[in-house]
Amino acid sequence: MFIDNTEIKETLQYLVEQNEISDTERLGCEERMQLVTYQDGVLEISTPSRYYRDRYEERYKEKMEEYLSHIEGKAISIQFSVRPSTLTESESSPPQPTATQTNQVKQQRPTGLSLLYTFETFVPGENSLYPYNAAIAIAKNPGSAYNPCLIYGGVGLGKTHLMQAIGNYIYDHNPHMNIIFISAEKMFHDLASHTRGNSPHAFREKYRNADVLLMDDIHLLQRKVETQNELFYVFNELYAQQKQIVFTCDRPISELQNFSARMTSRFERGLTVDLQPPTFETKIAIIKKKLEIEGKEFPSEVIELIANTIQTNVRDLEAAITNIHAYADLTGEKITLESTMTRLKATFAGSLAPQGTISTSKVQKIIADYFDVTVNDLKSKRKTKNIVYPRQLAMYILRQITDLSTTEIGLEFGGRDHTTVMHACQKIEDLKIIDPNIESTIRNLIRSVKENIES
Ligand SMILES: Nc1ncnc2c1ncn2[C@@H]1O[C@H](COP(=O)(O)OP(=O)(O)OP(=O)(O)O)[C@@H](O)[C@H]1O
Repeated sequence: MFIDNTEIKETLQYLVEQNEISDTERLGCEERMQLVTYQDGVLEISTPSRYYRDRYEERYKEKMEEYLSHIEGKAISIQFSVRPSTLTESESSPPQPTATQTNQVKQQRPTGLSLLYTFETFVPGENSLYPYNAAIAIAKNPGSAYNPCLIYGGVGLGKTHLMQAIGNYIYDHNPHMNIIFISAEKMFHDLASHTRGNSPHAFREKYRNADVLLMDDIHLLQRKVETQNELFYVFNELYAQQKQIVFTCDRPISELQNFSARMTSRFERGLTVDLQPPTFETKIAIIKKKLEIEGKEFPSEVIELIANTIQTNVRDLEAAITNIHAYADLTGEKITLESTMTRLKATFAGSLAPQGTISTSKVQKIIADYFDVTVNDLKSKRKTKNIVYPRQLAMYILRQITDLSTTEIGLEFGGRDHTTVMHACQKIEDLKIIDPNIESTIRNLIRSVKENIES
């Protein structure tokens, strides 16, 4: 009797037919499972990491054994193992789709969702539990749980991941649903090309037929009046039909500039959840999960050093892992505290714990850009609301993160008096009590400033 990878593929296909696994999971399994030996009714299948070994053992072992025993006419038992670490990085990492597979995946998932972004690969922490739970509730009951939903937060904190996890989950459980995942920027270009081709109706038709509209980075539509108008139309259509709508944004809706009020009021109808930077414990859990998924191992003190040092976001944690591992792999050096610190310094020179100086003009520029005003506006005497608030916030933030006195700060804002700065700081403190969103905006802005620190 002979069993090869073809039988394993057939078994996986059988599991799909039995609704034990989704077609997406099958693709992943096919990529990761490799037959090692088959002897005396025992089939050894290797996997890229302990994570996959345990996962497959728990989820698929029994059913696979059942099917194989049936077709072979005798009891077959499966042993999942982990491929030796002598394998190259690319072999032990989660599958990167090959050209053909990319095509396969694209055909099956025309929505552009990434298989890497699922609820299983997301590590919830106290910074993200609320959005995580909301996302699961939406995925389980699209259109009825929380609609629309806005996920906002700073860069690299998992907004896209959660949004895609919603899409993947819905796709896996309701493959007939028309899920559209699109970045706001792409939608803007899509509209432009439909307009050029004289087919704006086709644009509307495409989006209004969605059962689930997942739109990433809505803040990129600031100033894009035409796309906002079209989106407004699509939004109303979908909302009326109870189709699920999820948006991500890098800031609270109230802080979008040059965004139509009728559109923001629609957003405010639904659920708004925000992602905060992970705590030390969550960073540790995320690093461990990433290592497990990729079949890598770091000493625990190295994991702690990374979690302690990277203060920015999860994307940077991932970059740190990749960098440290690649360096050790390519040079043959051991991963130690010293080598890790050297790699971290080389990779994140500008964004590690602040060592350099914070320049007032940099802070002013970051805040002006965020609110879509100019630094000159901040320094001017203009008193319109859209300028006064960013100006007060800039003064407040400078007071928080520099040693500058209120007199020195006042001078940087067109020679204002120190009492104006004191008043601005008090005003922001008062607003923080009324509007809890302000706290997270301040945190995000301070993080941005620290990432741009001059050493
Ligand atoms: N809690 C988490 N658990 C596991 N991975 C995470 C988590 N949060 C973020 N990530 C990972 O960090 C990376 C960045 O996340 P993502 O792209 O979702 O960020 P984002 O908030 O959409 O950022 P941006 O605003 O820059 O688009 C992704 O690879 C994602 O998988």
